[in-house]
Amino acid sequence: MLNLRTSVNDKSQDRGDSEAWMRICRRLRADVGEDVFSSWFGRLELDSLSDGTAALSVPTKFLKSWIQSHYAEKLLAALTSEFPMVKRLVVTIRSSNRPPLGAPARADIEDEESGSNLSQGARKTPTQDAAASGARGFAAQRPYEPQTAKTRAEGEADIIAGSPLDGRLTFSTFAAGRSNQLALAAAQRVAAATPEERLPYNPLYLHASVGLGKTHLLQAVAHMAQTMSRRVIYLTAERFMYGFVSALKAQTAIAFKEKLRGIDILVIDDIQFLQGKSIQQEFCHTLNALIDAHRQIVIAADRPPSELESLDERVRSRLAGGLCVEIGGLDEQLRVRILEGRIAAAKHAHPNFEVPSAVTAFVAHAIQTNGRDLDGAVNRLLAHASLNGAPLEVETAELAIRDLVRAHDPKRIKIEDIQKLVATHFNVSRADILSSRRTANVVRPRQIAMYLSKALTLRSLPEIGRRFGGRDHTTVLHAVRKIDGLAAKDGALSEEIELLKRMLME
Ligand SMILES: Nc1ncnc2c1ncn2[C@@H]1O[C@H](COP(=O)(O)OP(=O)(O)OP(=O)(O)O)[C@@H](O)[C@H]1O
Repeated sequence: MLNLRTSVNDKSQDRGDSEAWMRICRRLRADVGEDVFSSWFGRLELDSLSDGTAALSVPTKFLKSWIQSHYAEKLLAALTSEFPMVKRLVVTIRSSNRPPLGAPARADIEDEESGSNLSQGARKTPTQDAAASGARGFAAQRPYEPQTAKTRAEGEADIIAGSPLDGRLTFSTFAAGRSNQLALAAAQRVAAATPEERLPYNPLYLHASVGLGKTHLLQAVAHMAQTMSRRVIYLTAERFMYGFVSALKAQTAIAFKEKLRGIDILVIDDIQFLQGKSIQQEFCHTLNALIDAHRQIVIAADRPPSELESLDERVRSRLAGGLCVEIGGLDEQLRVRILEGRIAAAKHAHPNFEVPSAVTAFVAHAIQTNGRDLDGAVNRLLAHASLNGAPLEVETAELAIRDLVRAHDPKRIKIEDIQKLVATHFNVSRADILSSRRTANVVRPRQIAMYLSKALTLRSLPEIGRRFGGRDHTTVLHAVRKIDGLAAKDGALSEEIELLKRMLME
């Protein structure tokens, strides 16, 4: 078995596999042409080879199905030219920021080929990554099976009509907060504009990191525009590429361009994935034609236009020429609102699903990343509630979302570390802190350690109590309130606590 993932320490093996993979890429590129290669194979990675199966991965579901349905045979042929034992291939969807494994780094391919930039600067953090993989998780992968001509034709007809809209992603289900109110207002304004209005928001360009509501807002624009009988097309950049390449192949490129230019609102998601020189050129022409005709364009990406390194300079400046709005992170209040919306929606299908406000507040405090993780948390609560049949409490919620929190907690602070640091700081022993001694020189450090445990970990009050020598949760609550009150009045104590927090978080 050749496992590229685990062969990273075996330099010679690794290099051999990487070079073979580069030759496969070169062969494919020569076979399908530069544009097609960079559109569909630029983000393909070879993960492992075992038992005659080559496991490859791409960052999106769309790329996976496109490669499987259109290029599986070519890909298999290219793979067997280097690895004759390969009989099957499996394409999976990987998280967008997973570091390349045994496969060559994108820069290597670029150097070798002196071709176009194949890399898609994935900017998602590991935290976000896990979120994306959770939401876009896929069922067990089946090795490639050739598609029938019929299913292919149906797929193509679909694409030209735009990407499907999700009926749940509307303005009414979008929770407003400080970080997204400008983006929301601009999106609503654009969606509600009459054809005669000349808004200075063209294109409207929204950017944010993963899971902060870009797609939600874009789909909400498309929904609302549709209800106002505007001609609107919502496409991901990949669907745009797919539509364009298919149209070129089928010699219907003119019809494709006309169709796009004849609409009122063009909504394009994930523009950072737009690849290929001629595709970008065509996209630029489409942008120009629509803007000149005062048709509205709405775009979303994971970064501002100036940072879309793989896009042609002309495209970037066109994109930056309208209104550019960043959607910031979700603050706790907004997270509560999003959760409440999700819980209310879940209750329609599961009327017995009750989430006490303390649980909602706990989840909003624990999950600080993005909307996708909040969705994941609500799903876990729902599963937990229906399996246990008992009402949800903070403690059960803590269990239910533990894996999500673990995946996203960059620095997990342990209660034990807090106890050790506080003991050293106040010149007492950790055993004193855990003991039942009630002298003032021990009581205050103990209360501070409990306070910090509540503030810096996701442990519930009973759990903290248990870890402080088996105390009751009311003792912990008393300590938290006491220190809160003292710190509010005593600047020196408040500074001391801040200092301890910083030391623990470093
Ligand atoms: N303000 C909000 N109100 C309600 N739901 C939200 C909000 N922000 C995000 N969400 C929800 O979070 C999830 C992820 O949001 P969305 O898919 O729009 O993120 P995105 O910014 O497009 O992320 P990506 O870059 O991964 O595509 C969705 O279910 C969305 O409905």
